[in-house]
Amino acid sequence: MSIIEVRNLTKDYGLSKGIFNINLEVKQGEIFGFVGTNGSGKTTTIRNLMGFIRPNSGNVYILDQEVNYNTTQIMKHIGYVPGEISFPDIGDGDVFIKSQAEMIGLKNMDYANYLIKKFGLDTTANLKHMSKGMKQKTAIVSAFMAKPDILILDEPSTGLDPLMREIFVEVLIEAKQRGSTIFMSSHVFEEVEKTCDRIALLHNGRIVDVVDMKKIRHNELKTYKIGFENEIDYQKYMNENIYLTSKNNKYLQTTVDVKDEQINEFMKELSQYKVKYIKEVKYTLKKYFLKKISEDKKND
Ligand SMILES: Nc1ncnc2c1ncn2[C@@H]1O[C@H](COP(=O)(O)OP(=O)(O)OP(=O)(O)O)[C@@H](O)[C@H]1O
Repeated sequence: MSIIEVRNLTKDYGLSKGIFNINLEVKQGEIFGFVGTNGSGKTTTIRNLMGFIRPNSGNVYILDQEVNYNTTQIMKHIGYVPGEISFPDIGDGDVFIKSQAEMIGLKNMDYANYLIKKFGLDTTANLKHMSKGMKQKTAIVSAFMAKPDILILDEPSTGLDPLMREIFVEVLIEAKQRGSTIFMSSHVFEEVEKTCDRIALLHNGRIVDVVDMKKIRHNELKTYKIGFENEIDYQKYMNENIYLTSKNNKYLQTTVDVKDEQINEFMKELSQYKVKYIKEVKYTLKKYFLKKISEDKKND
């Protein structure tokens, strides 16, 4: 079942800025990543999902209801972390979290308190004087505390230090295990790589690709870096090898792409050379993304 469905969504700000003909579906229980360069349209898409802005054309459906017409009803199911956090001037973090709980009718604060403790959040600090990281933690606690069915998160780990990012990933995985559906934009490849089931790559307001993380994790093309003992073996391999993708004459080193089915043959051939080291270069989402962007640029 699709929890979020975006059909032909366009928000055109002029001068090629905005989002154009966005189509995507987020399934029940999925963590869906939304990755893109600065200004590629992540926040614009998320604001449309939340019904904060109206598109020029296209539709957003959440839980089978069109967002612009049923916003209040749908919002009861959503926990939201905005891209830019600005709190009302109502006192300290505790007052804010309690006011948010009251607004959504949350009585049991056990999970909120668990999150506050987990993030080491000092809720006695005045909202106005909170650091960026504290504000972010306060927003995360507010979005997650009611264990909502859907979480819409705009760059949720911005301002968190590496340790807190790890804790955030744990909280995200806990939400997925409870069955929440999560839509999350991010700049941090490692974070989406660790958590997401599928990822949409956004570039210049258009979706370039939607990739299943299984494809990245178990990519059938493996990349190896090989260093040779001496120049003779290095040069010989350079002349005879079919897998080469790059070379480094100074360090007698080459990089090769090998398909899973070629691996035995590749190792057999390599055993005829004096090899100093061989190591697998991990295939990452970042690499995949950069390749897709450069292909997209060529098509412009
Ligand atoms: N209200 C607006 N009026 C005009 N242009 C806008 C408006 N909001 C956003 N834009 C432009 O639309 C493009 C997409 O912006 P958006 O904030 O959605 O990108 P983003 O992917 O979230 O960027 P970042 O990663 O930097 O936060 C940008 O070029 C931005 O300048």
